[in-house]
Amino acid sequence: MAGLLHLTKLCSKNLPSPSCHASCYRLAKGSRHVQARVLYSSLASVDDNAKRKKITPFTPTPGSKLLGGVFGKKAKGGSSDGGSGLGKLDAPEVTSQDMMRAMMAYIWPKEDPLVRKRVGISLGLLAGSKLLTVCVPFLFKGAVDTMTTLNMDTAPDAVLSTATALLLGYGIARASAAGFNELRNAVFAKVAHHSIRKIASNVFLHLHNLDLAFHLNKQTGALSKTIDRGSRGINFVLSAMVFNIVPTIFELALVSSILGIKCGLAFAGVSMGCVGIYALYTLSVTQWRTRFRVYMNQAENEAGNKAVDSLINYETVKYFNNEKYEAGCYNEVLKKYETASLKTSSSLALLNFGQNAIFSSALSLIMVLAAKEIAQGNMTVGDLVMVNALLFQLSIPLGFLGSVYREVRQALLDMQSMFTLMNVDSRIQTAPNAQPLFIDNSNASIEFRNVNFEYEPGKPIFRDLSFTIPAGKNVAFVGGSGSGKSSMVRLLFRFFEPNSGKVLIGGQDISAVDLDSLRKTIAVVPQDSVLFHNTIEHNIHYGNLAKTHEEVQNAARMADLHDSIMSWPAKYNTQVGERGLKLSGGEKQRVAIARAILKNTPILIFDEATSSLDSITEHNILQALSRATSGRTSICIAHRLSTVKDADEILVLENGGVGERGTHSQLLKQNGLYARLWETQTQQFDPSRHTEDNQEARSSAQA
Ligand SMILES: N[C@@H](CCC(=O)N[C@@H](CS)C(=O)NCC(=O)O)C(=O)O
Repeated sequence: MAGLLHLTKLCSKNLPSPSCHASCYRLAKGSRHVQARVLYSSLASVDDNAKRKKITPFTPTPGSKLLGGVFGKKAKGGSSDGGSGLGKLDAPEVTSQDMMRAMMAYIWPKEDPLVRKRVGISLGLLAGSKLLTVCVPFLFKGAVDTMTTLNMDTAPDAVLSTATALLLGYGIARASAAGFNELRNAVFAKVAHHSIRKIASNVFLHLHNLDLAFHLNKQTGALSKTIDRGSRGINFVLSAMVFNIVPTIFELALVSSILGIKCGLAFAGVSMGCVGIYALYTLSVTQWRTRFRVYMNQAENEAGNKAVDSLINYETVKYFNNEKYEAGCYNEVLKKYETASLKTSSSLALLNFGQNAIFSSALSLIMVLAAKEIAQGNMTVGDLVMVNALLFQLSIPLGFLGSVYREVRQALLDMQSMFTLMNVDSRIQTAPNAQPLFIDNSNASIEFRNVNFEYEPGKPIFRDLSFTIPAGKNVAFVGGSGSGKSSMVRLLFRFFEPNSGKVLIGGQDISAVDLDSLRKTIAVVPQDSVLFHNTIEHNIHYGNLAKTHEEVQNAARMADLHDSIMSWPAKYNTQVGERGLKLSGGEKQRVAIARAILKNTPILIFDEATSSLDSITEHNILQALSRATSGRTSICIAHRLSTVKDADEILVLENGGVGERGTHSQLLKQNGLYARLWETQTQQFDPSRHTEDNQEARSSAQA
């Protein structure tokens, strides 16, 4: 359906001939496939990470390269973004040959004989359909010859029955060729879609395996576009090869051989020459006119964006009585589209006329040759009809040569962006021969030893930072914004690597242990919780998919969320909406806390975990947190000092290091930065500013 829409749009722009619909549809159908769409919704959560710069504990696993050995030997460095909007990727560029080899590995997989069998059958059906196609003119020739050479006066019945048989054969051959064709499409469809699914899921996993720095630097919109276009490109190239390019070359070879053998070398020479000139003309004109299509597409996008932006701002337009101005701006963009569209249409007319003129000239030349041969008695009228029909059939696929060439080139560019993305390596990986991190609640100490870290050169976040958190202690980190509180968590979770120094858990250097095992030992409640577009149950269960429904409910109870959930009509089956839109900030944060509780790890990190809660909920949550953290090593990052005053120890981050440390009362006595912050907050804190009206949030979302 989506393919059909794409086709309708494509063809309606230039009002092409009806035959265009069938062929274009074949190439376009299935191009916007499900996998890419599934990918988008999953990628939305990565987008949130990037935009909000928050920490989400996704767990990369090593390996799994889309093209494994195929792109294993890397090409020369440097890569363009191929118009994907991804910017320059830090990966070797992929060549067309690499891509062709990669696609071959998918459609002729050494390890999958069933796929190879399907490809073999498709090729057999292709050959069968083309052989039948070239039989059609022969049967037609036979019928014509029967009627022109046999004597209708002496044996009308014999003439009629022979001609009828030949003409029936003509119909059967045509229908069978079409049947073989469709059967080939059906058999090959599984191969194409299977390959696309494998590629799309490999790309998806690869994206999850890339490091946070990559995701923070890339827009998820551009990433998902690259994958969508890339997988559509694969579909297009495969379809074009199987349905258009290979069959046309095969048919051309057949027709030329038949003409050469049956009618003489001059006939074969004219037909081959005609196709050569036709192809040269088509490719050069297509290359020249592609720019008009690019302008047209740009103008179309611009017009769409302008219309959406203007209508979104409906109220503002009304406030300032600017309807006419808006319509004028829209009209300007439409004018650009109109100009580009006209150029596209007129250049298409020129292309079509030129192609037709070349073909018609060759056709009439061949007919003149045939007429001469008939006059000399070397050929029959049937032969002339046959030659005409053979060439005419060939002209149908050649009528789309330009479009196929243009789309294949674009598809190769799109594929290049996607395959280059697959060559990007994660900067954070498990070291070779790394051992799993073995810790439990009793030895989950955390140590930062002389850590230096900066995101950008010359802007240090940590300078020689050193501290130790003994196992089982609850330590709070406070400090002004930019003091590195969240960066400390990122280093601990190994989203980033320190420039120098070490981070140790249970005495083990985290850069030397298995990444998956490291992340399994830490649960994070991020500052800004983003939920999956699914039920509340699924969102809590996400913390540990192996747990039971009862355990999910217990975690919700501990996070002070269970009673709220039970008051909703669909209870645990309530859909939370896209990114948890239907939940208030406080509810989302409690989901994140429940998830972390369910993960049940020796180390717990709360990054401003109670920032969206009102003071009553915060009080309940703090009690829940103290239950959840008891006996575990926990880190609380807080802006509101009231939430951490009971911590075993408070570390004040300042100037890239630990400025002060001690308990709440010790720090107040020191009369330093902490005491000043405390004083400011206790004087200025206005709880009403933080109050959440959950009910209001939910009802407005429902409305
Ligand atoms: N004969 C031309 C045109 C074939 C054609 O009509 N293509 C369809 C798409 S399958 C079309 O709408 N083309 C618009 C265009 O090329 O601007 C060619 O070889 O490319």
